Amino acid sequence: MTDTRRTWLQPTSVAADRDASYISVQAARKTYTTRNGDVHAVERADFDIAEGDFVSLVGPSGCGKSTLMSMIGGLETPTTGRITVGGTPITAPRRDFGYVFQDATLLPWKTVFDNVLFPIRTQKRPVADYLGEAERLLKLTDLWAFRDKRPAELSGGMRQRVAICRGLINDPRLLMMDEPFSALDAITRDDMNLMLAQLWDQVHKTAIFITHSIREAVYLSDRVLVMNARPSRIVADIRVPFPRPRRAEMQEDPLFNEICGFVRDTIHEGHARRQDTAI
Ligand SMILES: Nc1ncnc2c1ncn2[C@@H]1O[C@H](COP(=O)(O)OP(=O)(O)OP(=O)(O)O)[C@@H](O)[C@H]1O
Repeated sequence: MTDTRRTWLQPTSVAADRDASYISVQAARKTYTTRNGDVHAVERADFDIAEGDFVSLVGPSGCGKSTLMSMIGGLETPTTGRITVGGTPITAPRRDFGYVFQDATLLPWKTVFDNVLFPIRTQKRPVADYLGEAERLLKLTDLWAFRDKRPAELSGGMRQRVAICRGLINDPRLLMMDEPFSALDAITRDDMNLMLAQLWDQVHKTAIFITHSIREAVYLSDRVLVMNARPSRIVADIRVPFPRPRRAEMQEDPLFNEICGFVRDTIHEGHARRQDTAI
């Protein structure tokens, strides 16, 4: 039965004391100046994220998802506005953030184990202190038997699992994942969703996740932020009302499908408006 009350749809509220929120994006805007004029990649973003939440960003291609995540991760600076994490303004990438991208970008000459430990070496931390954590993460992601393999000997899904372990090795306060599964086939992607949901039950990290798959976003997230293109803003904020641990059967639930349908319609409405404006 359709829940017309949509209690899972919330206003994109902000806390009274913005800096007290774990992540606080305060009127952040990003304009790129190009030879062909200004590109308003993010028109205005204003929201907070609580510690421990898994938050997905979805929206049409080019709506500014990666730019927004890059600003939170300190990889891009907002043109105006302010972003804080743990009360500290973000001005550069931080050692206590983890990053996972669409392409696993593993070092081909290093083993799985050494790839996972690579951030520890580059950050000049004592590797011996992290051997146990590398083992734990590789076991949680079913990669322990492959620890001595090189990336070329792994499947695409396995390489992304290594990249996720590498993103988690330094016990980051925040993990950012930009379309980590988009290059995988549908069956592998389903497996990766289950793996990531189970992993999250173990690691309990704050995460920001970008995907073009609405079902993936709703399945994995505590919260889904839907973005619109031009103006690039957040147009819906959904608190996914399913408990953890997440079960695969959740995807058969009518409420799950209703939320996915709402997200799809919201994205299409924004897209249609943009087409109208262009005419
Ligand atoms: N470095 C840059 N210089 C100029 N324009 C940029 C730059 N990075 C992104 N853009 C533009 O900003 C807009 C938002 O890009 P962004 O990559 O953030 O969108 P997205 O929603 O992540 O897209 P996709 O889903 O296709 O990955 C796009 O119009 C893009 O062309």
